Amino acid sequence: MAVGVLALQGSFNEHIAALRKLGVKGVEIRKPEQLEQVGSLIIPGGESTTMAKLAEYHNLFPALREFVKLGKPVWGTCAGLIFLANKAVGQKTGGQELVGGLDCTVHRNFFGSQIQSFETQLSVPELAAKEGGPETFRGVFIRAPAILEVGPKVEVLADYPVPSGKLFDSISALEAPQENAGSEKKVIVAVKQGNLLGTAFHPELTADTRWHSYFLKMTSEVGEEASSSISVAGGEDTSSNEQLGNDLPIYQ
Ligand SMILES: NC(=O)CC[C@H](N)C(=O)O
Repeated sequence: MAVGVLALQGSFNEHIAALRKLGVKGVEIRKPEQLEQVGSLIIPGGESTTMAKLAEYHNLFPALREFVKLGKPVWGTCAGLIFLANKAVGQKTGGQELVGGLDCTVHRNFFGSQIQSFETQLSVPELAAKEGGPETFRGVFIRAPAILEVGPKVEVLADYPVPSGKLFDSISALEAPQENAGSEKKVIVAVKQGNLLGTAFHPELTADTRWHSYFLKMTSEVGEEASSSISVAGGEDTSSNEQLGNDLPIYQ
């Protein structure tokens, strides 16, 4: 069984390209019944309100929730992380439907608007311990969400120290701004809870495939069945993870 990639909107092609690099076939998912053909799922970044409307139109929410409940690995990146969160704040009027399952609260546009998008080197000790390579990962944040609160079962894999001059309205609205003035505040940007993985940034827009291979390991940890289900697509050399410059944009 291959890895499904929700292909309603957003960066699904880039995820499929990253999987291909690891020799794994990514299957585009647009209909509920297509979920039966895959053992795990990536929900890409994009625009979560639009993606939710499309998911509703295609009647995907019940099947997505069932997929999560069955314990199958699901990774949400950016808008996909919003989908997986139990609670989202900063939503458009009327809100949007969520798949849920990940015990956390996300702020949908925590870092501001599109022009406040940025890249930064994130400290990723857990990822480096499991996948090797550098202790940092290039985080591409595009009108990105952040995780404000997590439940006890959630493992924090990366956080981001928001520079003092960059305390956005979203953060000061939630916490007493005076207390934070001049100080650094950390927000969570990567988490794992059982079969669920969430990243606020876009690993599929870098050439560093360690998050993808981390997710594939989660898939194989789910059991024999899942591990034997990863289909190999005659992939490229995966040793590039060890090479310098592995965080370059994928199209270079
Ligand atoms: N790059 C992204 O996926 C951005 C997500 C965006 N903040 C949203 O609400 O959907």
